[in-house]
Amino acid sequence: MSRTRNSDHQFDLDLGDDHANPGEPPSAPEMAAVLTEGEHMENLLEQWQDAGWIRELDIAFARLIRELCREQGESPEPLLLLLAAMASHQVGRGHVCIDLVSLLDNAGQTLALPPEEAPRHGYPELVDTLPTPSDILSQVTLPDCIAAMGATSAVSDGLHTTPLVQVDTRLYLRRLWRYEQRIAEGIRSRLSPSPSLADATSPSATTLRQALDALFSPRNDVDYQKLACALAARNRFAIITGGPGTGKTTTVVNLLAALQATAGCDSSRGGRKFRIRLAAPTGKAAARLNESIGNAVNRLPLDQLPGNVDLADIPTRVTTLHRLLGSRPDSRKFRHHRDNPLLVDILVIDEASMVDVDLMASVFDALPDHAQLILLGDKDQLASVDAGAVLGELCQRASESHYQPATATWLKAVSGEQVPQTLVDEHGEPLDQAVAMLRKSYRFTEDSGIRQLAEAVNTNRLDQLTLKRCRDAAFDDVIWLNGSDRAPDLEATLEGICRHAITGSPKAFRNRGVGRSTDHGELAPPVGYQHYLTLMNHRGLEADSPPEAWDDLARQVLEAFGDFQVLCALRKGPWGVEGLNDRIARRLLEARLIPRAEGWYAGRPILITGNDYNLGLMNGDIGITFSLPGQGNENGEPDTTLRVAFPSGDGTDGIRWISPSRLQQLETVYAMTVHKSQGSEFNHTCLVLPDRMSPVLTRELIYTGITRARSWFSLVTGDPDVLTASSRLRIRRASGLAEALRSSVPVNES
Ligand SMILES: Nc1ncnc2c1ncn2[C@@H]1O[C@H](COP(=O)(O)OP(=O)(O)OP(=O)(O)O)[C@@H](O)[C@H]1O
Repeated sequence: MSRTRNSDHQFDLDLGDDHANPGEPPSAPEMAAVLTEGEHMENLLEQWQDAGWIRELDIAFARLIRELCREQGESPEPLLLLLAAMASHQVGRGHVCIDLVSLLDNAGQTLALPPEEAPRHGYPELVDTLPTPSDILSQVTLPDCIAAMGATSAVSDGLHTTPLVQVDTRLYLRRLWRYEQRIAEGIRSRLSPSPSLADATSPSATTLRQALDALFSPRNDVDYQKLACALAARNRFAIITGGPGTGKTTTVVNLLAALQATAGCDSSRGGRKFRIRLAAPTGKAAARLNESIGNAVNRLPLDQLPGNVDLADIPTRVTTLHRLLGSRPDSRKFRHHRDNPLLVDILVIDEASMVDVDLMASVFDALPDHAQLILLGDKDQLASVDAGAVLGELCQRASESHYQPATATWLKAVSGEQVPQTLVDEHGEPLDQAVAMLRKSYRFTEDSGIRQLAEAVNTNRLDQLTLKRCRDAAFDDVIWLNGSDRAPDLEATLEGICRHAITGSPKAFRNRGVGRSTDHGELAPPVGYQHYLTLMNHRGLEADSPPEAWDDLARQVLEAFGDFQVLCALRKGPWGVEGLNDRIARRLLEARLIPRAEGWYAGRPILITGNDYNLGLMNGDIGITFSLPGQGNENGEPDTTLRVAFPSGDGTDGIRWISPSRLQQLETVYAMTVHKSQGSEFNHTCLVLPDRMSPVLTRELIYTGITRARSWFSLVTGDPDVLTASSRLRIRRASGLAEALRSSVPVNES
């Protein structure tokens, strides 16, 4: 069988093409032979690839193992080849390793094979009869797997340089195992309280207490923000997690002010303040933190703090992690690493749930030993696109805290806050002592529908009453556009989404979306895309308007675009981003809001889908296309030229204008996947769920989709039951990070 090989893949050994009869569907091999004959196993893997179930990369990796074994005079067991291909397949699905227990327990679910979507290519007649991984693995036991791995020099416990690493019942690709090790080492070395603060009566701890008292007003209930500040100040590694609007940014700004106060009073530092850097995984997340951090810094009561803390001591510029680490075009290696560490004492990373193991390992490599790392994020959000779920894994026990009694005593002494007894655990683990969870939302009121719906999904308590309230528009801020329709018609529903995307359907909301107010004043009713397009089309600028006027307009239009966003669970098909982008563009054209619906045109919003270091654009950046006055044509007549406006991304409110022809990886973004929306927030979000289940539909996805909405949330479902069914499904990415950290670490030396 002939097959095109990807030239760029990682394990592209040309090991020969083992099949004849090009174009002929191979016959399904006998199941029993698959586990005894390596050739049959490879044949089966090939068929899985032909069916679109696994990647060429996965088979190439299994072949690499086969060749390495042969070089050592070993004949690898077919089961080993299967495990190698499956370990690689799992990395492609975001897992750091493959857990053999869950693999043997439920291979179909663990591997999501066969996939639920229709195969992309291959032989449909074969797919129906193809033995599945479950069929094969049902004949295998855990001792069989352990024996297959033990019988080869391709697998070790990591002490030898082998392509596969086995730790207990987990099997890793070596690269991924190393990332996890480097992260675990980086955290472990930072988990003991810093010497100057370990004793709650030390001068630094006393300054910290004074600073915290100045920063937080007394409250009647437990102030989890103050507790989080104290806890995070204590260690060189800390996590502050919390849902939307629980004050992660506010807390970290207070924390940085308190830490600068302790530095200012520390005679051993001669009053020298800490060098602090702020970073986020995407440009969009960095821009958002830039905005909120600037506001929070301006509210700091600096004159009441000890240690002469100045506004300049608290940074407000947020950079992307890639920029911070010094990414280089065409290289996975960063400029900053162990031998060229960052010049930093404290590093804060926001939206840490989006950071994969590879990038997190690079962060620890680039961090000088003395430096403190503070991760911020919402542990319940979707994990990173690439392998790992670092924040989620580290926050598994955050809800119950598990603070040791000594930690609780220290926290009481330094913050004045009493940790509730339910959160104290004498068996608390070292990592628990470094994780703080914020528990009160300041953005959403108790009766907010967005808050209630998000909480119900997150806690798996999505009851009939909440659903009914969404359907009846009984919440001020939530509508379920077609919630009463048990069997929505496909065409009608998709057209309904387009109409909604144009206007935002304010009339469908309670009181037409009028009369809601927040601390910052009255809320504007919900809008759709006509809002930014109208602003753009009635701009009132002339050909000779100065560049600043165009920058100003671009800023307003980009901000207005952020007032509404359609989010999809899927990429493909009518319910996916591709189908909806196309459909919405056509309807906007019919409404004369855009001049055309394909190619480049004024008003086209685009999403950058890959980092472009030459242009300084990052994956996730959003730009809007404008028609600008040109140089004039050859007859001297005025003409126009298309340019895409992007926020400058450097912490200022500048605008960059880029010619469409220079942009490489992008897509139109009337509709965006929930995955891509992480790190962003929109005033009004419309979440579109398809008419059937798919492996991507999970609780984390629904929760992330809902919590992207700041003020208004609308829901459209292809089948109403998909919402409840998805909310019941959790994804747990296989990883050994939490376990690696469970080994003995000194804590509570105080
Ligand atoms: N202790 C507090 N008292 C009153 N208001 C607060 C408090 N903490 C935060 N807020 C307000 O709540 C809002 C959200 O706070 P903040 O931006 O810090 O939360 P966040 O968790 O970082 O949000 P996001 O979900 O956007 O990441 C802001 O308007 C902030 O001023």
